[in-house]
Amino acid sequence: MERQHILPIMYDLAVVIGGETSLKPLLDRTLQRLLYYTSFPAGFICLDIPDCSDEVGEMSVRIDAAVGDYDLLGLVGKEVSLPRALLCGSAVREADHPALLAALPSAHAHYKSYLRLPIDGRGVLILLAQQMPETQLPLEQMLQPVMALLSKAILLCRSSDAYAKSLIEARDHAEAQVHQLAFYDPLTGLSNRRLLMDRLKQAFASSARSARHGALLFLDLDNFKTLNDTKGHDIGDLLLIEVAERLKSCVREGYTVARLGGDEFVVVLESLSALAAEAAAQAELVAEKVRDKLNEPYMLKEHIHYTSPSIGIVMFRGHQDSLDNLLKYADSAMYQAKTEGRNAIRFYDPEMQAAIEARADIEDELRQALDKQQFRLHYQIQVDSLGRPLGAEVLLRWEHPVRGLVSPAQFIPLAEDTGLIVPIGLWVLQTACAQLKAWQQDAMTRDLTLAVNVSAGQFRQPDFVAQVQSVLLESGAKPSLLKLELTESMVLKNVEDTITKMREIKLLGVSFSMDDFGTGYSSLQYLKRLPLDQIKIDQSFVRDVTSDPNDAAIVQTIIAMTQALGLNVIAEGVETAAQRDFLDKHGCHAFQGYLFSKPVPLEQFAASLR
Ligand SMILES: Nc1nc2c(ncn2[C@@H]2O[C@H](COP(=O)(O)O[C@H]3[C@@H](O)[C@H](n4cnc5c(=O)[nH]c(N)nc54)O[C@@H]3COP(=O)(O)O)[C@@H](O)[C@H]2O)c(=O)[nH]1
Repeated sequence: MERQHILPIMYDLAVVIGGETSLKPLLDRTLQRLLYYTSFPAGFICLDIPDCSDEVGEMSVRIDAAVGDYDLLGLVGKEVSLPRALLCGSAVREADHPALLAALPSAHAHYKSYLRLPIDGRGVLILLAQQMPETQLPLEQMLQPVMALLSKAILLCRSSDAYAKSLIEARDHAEAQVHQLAFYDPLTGLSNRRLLMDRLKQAFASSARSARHGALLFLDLDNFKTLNDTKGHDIGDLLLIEVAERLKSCVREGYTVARLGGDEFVVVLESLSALAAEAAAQAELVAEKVRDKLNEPYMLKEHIHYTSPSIGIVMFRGHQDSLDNLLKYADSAMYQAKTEGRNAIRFYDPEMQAAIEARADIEDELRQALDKQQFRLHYQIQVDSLGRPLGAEVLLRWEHPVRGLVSPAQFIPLAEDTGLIVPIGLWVLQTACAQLKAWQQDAMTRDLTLAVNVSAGQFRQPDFVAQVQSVLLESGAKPSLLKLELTESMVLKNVEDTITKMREIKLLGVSFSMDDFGTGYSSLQYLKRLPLDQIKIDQSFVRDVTSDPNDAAIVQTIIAMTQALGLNVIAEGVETAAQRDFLDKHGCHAFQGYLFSKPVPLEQFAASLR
């Protein structure tokens, strides 16, 4: 280093130091530049030296940067024990101190000379050489301002590194959150559908390789909706969280447990036996464990709650079927478990699948039937002992463009399950009332009554009374000519609510008939409290009333009971004159059945009156 070069060198060092924003490159590049300008071959930097007041003995320091010596480079970031006399004190150039430098954990034990430059209270920079490089310059004093600048730069770089670190941490955190949201259910922390599909793909591949079976368990909680509706969604959420925990506890670590949404969960079992029967038994065992675990009571805030799962199982081996199909099969098996009494476990069966798909098709078409005006009402006459018309029961028919006339026995249960019975039932009521109004104009029809079947789902609508009232008002039908038919089973489900609603409707002037009487479990206790007008003897008792003494006795008892309660009685399913005569003789003077007419379209019914 020549005297005339000092200023450009100082300038260059200042540029290097001022140009760095991160600690590691700052230390490395400063060291490199100093070695270059001073002709020392190697050097290192230790920051944050603990206590440098004393120069006796050794101290433990960390090597923060090293250049020019492979052994020293290997020590970067590590703690080493070095003589205090080497590290502490003011800037100094020492030419012959092999003992001090021998303490350096370096293979180059031949270093004898060093230049020590304290970094303004922040640490020390030591340059090493075998022999002191030639120079007339006072390096210690000359480099003092450079070290002061380096000290400040270290401070700045440290805070810049801390900031960069916090940015990286924030980005990592955000990425982790995005990953969590993309693949996990936020409520339970279980895998979501996306991750489930991915895991299933892997399970298929591993099953194909190992020839072992796997199983997919599809679970749905029984009556979860009721809990949500009655206790609120936060309590429902607590149940789902607890169910997720219990599911995880039932399966081996690493098995996939997923929530598809709502109260639907999936468990994937892998590496079951290669023998189909044995694998199915293993899957069933896990399903039973899951069912038992989920049957245990739940403490949801201060509520004790019980629930049960319906579980569908589908087995797989390799890639026999698509993922979507597999899920569909497991879902249909679960559905089967549900319809067979809940808290049950069912394996997938292809025949069952076909039935479910057919049902789904009908459901789609049923949804459109109202809009497409495919419903019709048929009228089945009700007569007295002399065969005079009293009125009719309206019976719904679905005129399907391809299937033909579909029986209500086929579609009413489906309409009830899907809730479609509410709009369909309203249409029946509106059409029947419009007909009553139309009959008002004609002396022959003005006193005829119309009986309309009401389903449980329809009757349980909170605004059912208002619906009846507005249909009557809109149609202008006489309420006394409208008779609503309820069944025993629906009436007895919630007796108090039923009685209240029936009373309100009776106040409108409408009457009630109890359909299918004798097939349910009506107790006399309830029967006498219900504001009924009529009881309809079920056709199953009428069928053999003349040949089966038991049916004859039942029918006589029902008639006697209606007389005791002051109710009307009508018999349905009357097909023969003998049945009619028996009923008439024992006090039942109103009849409905094929003996008089089958249910027929309106025009035919009107014609039969003439
Ligand atoms: N909620 C509603 N339910 C309805 C409505 N329309 C019909 N239904 C219910 O569907 C079930 C099947 O009805 P359907 O096929 O019309 O059968 C009725 C009659 O055709 C049949 N019947 C009448 N007389 C005889 C007879 O002499 N023999 C014989 N074998 N069958 C006969 O009985 C059915 C009448 O049933 P009921 O209602 O119990 O009086 C049926 O449960 C209907 O209730 C609707 O609009 N809404």
